[in-house]
Amino acid sequence: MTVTIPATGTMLPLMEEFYTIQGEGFNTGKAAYFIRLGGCDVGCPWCDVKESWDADRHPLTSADTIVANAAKHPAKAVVITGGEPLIYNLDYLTAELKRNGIKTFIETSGAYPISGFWDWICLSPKKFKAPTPSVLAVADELKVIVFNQSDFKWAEEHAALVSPNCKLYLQPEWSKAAIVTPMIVDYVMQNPKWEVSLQTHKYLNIP
Ligand SMILES: C[S@@+](CC[C@H](N)C(=O)[O-])C[C@H]1O[C@@H](n2cnc3c(N)ncnc32)[C@H](O)[C@@H]1O
Ligand SMILES: Nc1nc2[nH]cc(C(=O)O)c2c(=O)[nH]1
Ligand code: SF4
Ligand SMILES: [Mg+2]
Repeated sequence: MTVTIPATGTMLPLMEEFYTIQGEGFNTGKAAYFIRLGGCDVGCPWCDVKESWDADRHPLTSADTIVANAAKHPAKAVVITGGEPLIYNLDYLTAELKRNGIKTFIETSGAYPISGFWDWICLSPKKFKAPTPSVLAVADELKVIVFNQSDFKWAEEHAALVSPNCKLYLQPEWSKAAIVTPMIVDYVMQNPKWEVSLQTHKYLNIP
């Protein structure tokens, strides 16, 4: 059975929510409440959260409840991730978070147009479904996953599409980390506009 999700964004399929440390990118090391929405059709073969893909497997949850849960935690910052969170209209959820004094960060592939009100946008574009111009234009951080050598050229092509002040990160694909991390280290030393991003939560054994 396919569940109809209201276009207003007042109810969202919630896979999980957890309080942890941002493990990746510019905000690495900062405490935040993670909200993982279900549903993604981008289909990255190496996705580390494939359980998120089918939205119907995750309960429709009121955005007000999500905000109330987030507000209980000491760090007044949330990371909205998924799945692909921009499948949904995030205007209501993010407006309510901000009204409650909570900063809003997103992790997105950019495959759907931007919605919501954001303090930080991390765009991690994918070959499998191209990012939309609306997300490329507003990204604060471009985080390219490196699976093999060809991804460096692809990363440069996307760096040319974001704003000049967008931060640039290369992050090893987890299963290939032993091979690609040394390649990223060399690349960043030769091309210092890029920085290394690691999935530090996986080394710390935290969610
Ligand atoms: C699971 S995704 C969810 C958000 C959104 N769908 C996206 O891809 O940006 C969260 C972050 O994890 C990254 N990621 C997913 N699988 C990974 C893997 N196997 N190795 C490294 N990073 C991965 C994604 O590129 C993204 O930056
Ligand atoms: N600690 C931690 N940091 C993260 N940064 C991005 C994540 C994600 O899955 O979106 C993630 C995650 O799953 N855990
Ligand atoms: S876009 Fe994100 S959630 Fe979707 S398959 Fe790729 S890494 Fe996984
Ligand atoms: Mg993750």
